[in-house]
Amino acid sequence: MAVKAKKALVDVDKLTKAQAKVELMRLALELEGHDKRYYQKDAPTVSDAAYDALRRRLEAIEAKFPDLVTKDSPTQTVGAAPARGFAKVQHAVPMLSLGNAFSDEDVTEFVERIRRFLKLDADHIPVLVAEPKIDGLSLSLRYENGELVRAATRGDGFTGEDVTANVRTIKDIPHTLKGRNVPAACEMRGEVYMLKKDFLELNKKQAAADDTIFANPRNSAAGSLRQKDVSITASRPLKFFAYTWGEMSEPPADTQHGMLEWMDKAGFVVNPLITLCERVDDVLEFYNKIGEERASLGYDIDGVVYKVDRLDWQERLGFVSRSPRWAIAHKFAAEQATTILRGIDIQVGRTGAMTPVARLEPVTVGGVVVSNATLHNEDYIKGIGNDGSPIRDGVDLRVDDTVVVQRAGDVIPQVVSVVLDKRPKSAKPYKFPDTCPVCGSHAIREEGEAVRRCTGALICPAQAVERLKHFVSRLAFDIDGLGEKQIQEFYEDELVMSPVDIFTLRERDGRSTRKLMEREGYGETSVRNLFDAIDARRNIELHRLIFALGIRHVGEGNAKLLARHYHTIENFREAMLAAAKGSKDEENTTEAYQDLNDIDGIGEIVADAVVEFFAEPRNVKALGELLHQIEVKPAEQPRKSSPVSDKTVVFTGSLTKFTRDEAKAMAERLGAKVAGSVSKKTDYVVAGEDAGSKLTKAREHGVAVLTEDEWLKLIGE
Ligand SMILES: NC(=O)c1ccc[n+]([C@@H]2O[C@H](COP(=O)([O-])OP(=O)(O)OC[C@H]3O[C@@H](n4cnc5c(N)ncnc54)[C@H](O)[C@@H]3O)[C@@H](O)[C@H]2O)c1
Ligand SMILES: [Zn+2]
Repeated sequence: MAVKAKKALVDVDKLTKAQAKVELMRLALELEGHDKRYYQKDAPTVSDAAYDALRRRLEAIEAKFPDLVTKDSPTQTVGAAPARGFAKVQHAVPMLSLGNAFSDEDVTEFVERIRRFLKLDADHIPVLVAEPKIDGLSLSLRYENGELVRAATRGDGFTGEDVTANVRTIKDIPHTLKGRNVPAACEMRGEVYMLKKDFLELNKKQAAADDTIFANPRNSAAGSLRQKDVSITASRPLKFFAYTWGEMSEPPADTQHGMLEWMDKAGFVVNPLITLCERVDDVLEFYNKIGEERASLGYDIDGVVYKVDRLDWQERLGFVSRSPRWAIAHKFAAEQATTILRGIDIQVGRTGAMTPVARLEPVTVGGVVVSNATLHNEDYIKGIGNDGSPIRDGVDLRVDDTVVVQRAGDVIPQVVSVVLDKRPKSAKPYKFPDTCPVCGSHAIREEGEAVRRCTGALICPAQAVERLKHFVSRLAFDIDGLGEKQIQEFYEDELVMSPVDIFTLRERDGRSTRKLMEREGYGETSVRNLFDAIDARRNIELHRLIFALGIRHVGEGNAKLLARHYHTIENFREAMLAAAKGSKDEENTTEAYQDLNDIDGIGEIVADAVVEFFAEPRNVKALGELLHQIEVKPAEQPRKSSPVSDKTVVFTGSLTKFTRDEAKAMAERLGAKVAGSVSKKTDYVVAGEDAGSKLTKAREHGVAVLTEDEWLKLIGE
């Protein structure tokens, strides 16, 4: 199972101390890089199995040379420090990791260790609670007098990231604890996760907007929770299972299973599969049963956690460095198989992105036949990431290679490694095409980007068809009877070449081509229904239209933000055309661009993509033609009647009554616009402590400056 490295590694037993020291340093550095990408960026570059193999080697070397173990070795630390951009939260009780068991013997040994430690006699077996190990990210929720006051990620175990506002959008998490038995201070802990079907759906949406694609449900849960824009988190289907706790002023039970029952009564979701086990055989049976059901659970689990049930025993057992002695994670083996890479195909997407796909000799991985696997991009094939870091230990992929395939998080098949010994002499490094396989246009890769794109936006059929498919997709125009299949056919017959053609189908019917009715699969009724369905969509919501345009990085969420901000299509179009005037300058200084960039939740990348779209005359022309055929409903405005509706507010300085995200969300709910910088359009500046240049600027412009309390009073809170 171990991933083969380029050079054979020296047996741990044969390492000299000097060699061990060097290798420990190298491994620590490599693991640290993986931890950063996994925990902070939610974008790992190696599989968990490859990561675990590196870790196990480091552990083996440390076991042989215990005096080489340093305080900051990966075996002594947890996770990674909080990422920049999040406020830090100190955990009252540290959040640790878990020791691992990979075999039945490891589990027996775990139980033996407990018995020896507690000096139990031979026939006295501690009762264990077996819990599915949910593959998400752990979260700590602090309740004071039953009210949720703070939520934080694990971070490095001691300090986590403040995600309070994000967490308030998760339905499974109660804002107030139920029942009479509520401790004054309690830190509830558990796992934030995403259902597999929701993950696939989200990735589809992300792909349609040419936005980040997540490797598995775990990364998408982490990436969705750890958002600076809370409205993005709110739009993601996150779920939560409670299973442990940190500080607990008056513990409501004295066993693990008792605590779980209390959590359920207090209003949390507790995993229904958790089982009390009296014998080692029972836990192993549970492990095997869950392993069989794994694929159909709906969410990913990567093992089973066994915990000593009696809390007084948990207390006595305590901790070793980064994990408790009273619990262990029994991991599932990764679902892997070996097969041959037969070829690499290039798919061209709606935005011209060229995605390589591996054509594999069909092979069964964990009960599912796999014949394709995504290869992500050019660098993934090369084995060297955009930032120069190695992928698969730096081994490239070649056609005819024997490769190890894995279903990551049970869902998307991935090529995790190459069996170099089996590489045929004739196998040549793969040369990524620099022209589009569909239209032959030049394909370029912009600096800092991983993706190579076809430049033939308007002449490239792959892009045109994909753009049209996107235009009629569910979150865009969503026209009954006009799906991907029909679009493909109509495009090939030159009936529909651009969006406006959809709306002139009826008047053009039979003019230069045969009537639709005469086409195979159509009759009088179905054609009438199609025309009616098209007509029904002549009146469209603004956010659907914006989404339908297929602008890079503009998914459903961003389309809604833009629609809400600009309210009507006229406003939006005018503002974007004004902003596009500055698009060729080194820095876009137009007021329209500043305003766009200041929308809460719209970053520079998105703003630039929108402006780029409007800077292309052919796009503007196509939109103009379309608007002759349709009517666009103004976006719904948030609550009108608040004292701050339509006012522009800037928050600055360090706020103590609420976080910056909460303040923004609150203001926007009341219909105010929240801007990032002070201008003459600003109505209020709400200043916390140490407010700097924005305060000075507010005074210059004569803008009203409020304290946090004055602001709360103004909005009537
Ligand atoms: N691919 C990479 O680059 C990369 C990088 C870093 C870590 N990883 C992966 O992350 C894992 C190691 O991370 P870790 O330190 O979080 O340890 P871990 O995932 O092995 O175990 C600890 C975690 O299990 C979770 N958990 C789920 N259900 C639980 C339950 N019922 N009770 C208790 N805990 C439960 C908690 O979040 C807890 O923090 C490994 O699987 C490793 O492969 C991968
Ligand atoms: Zn092309």
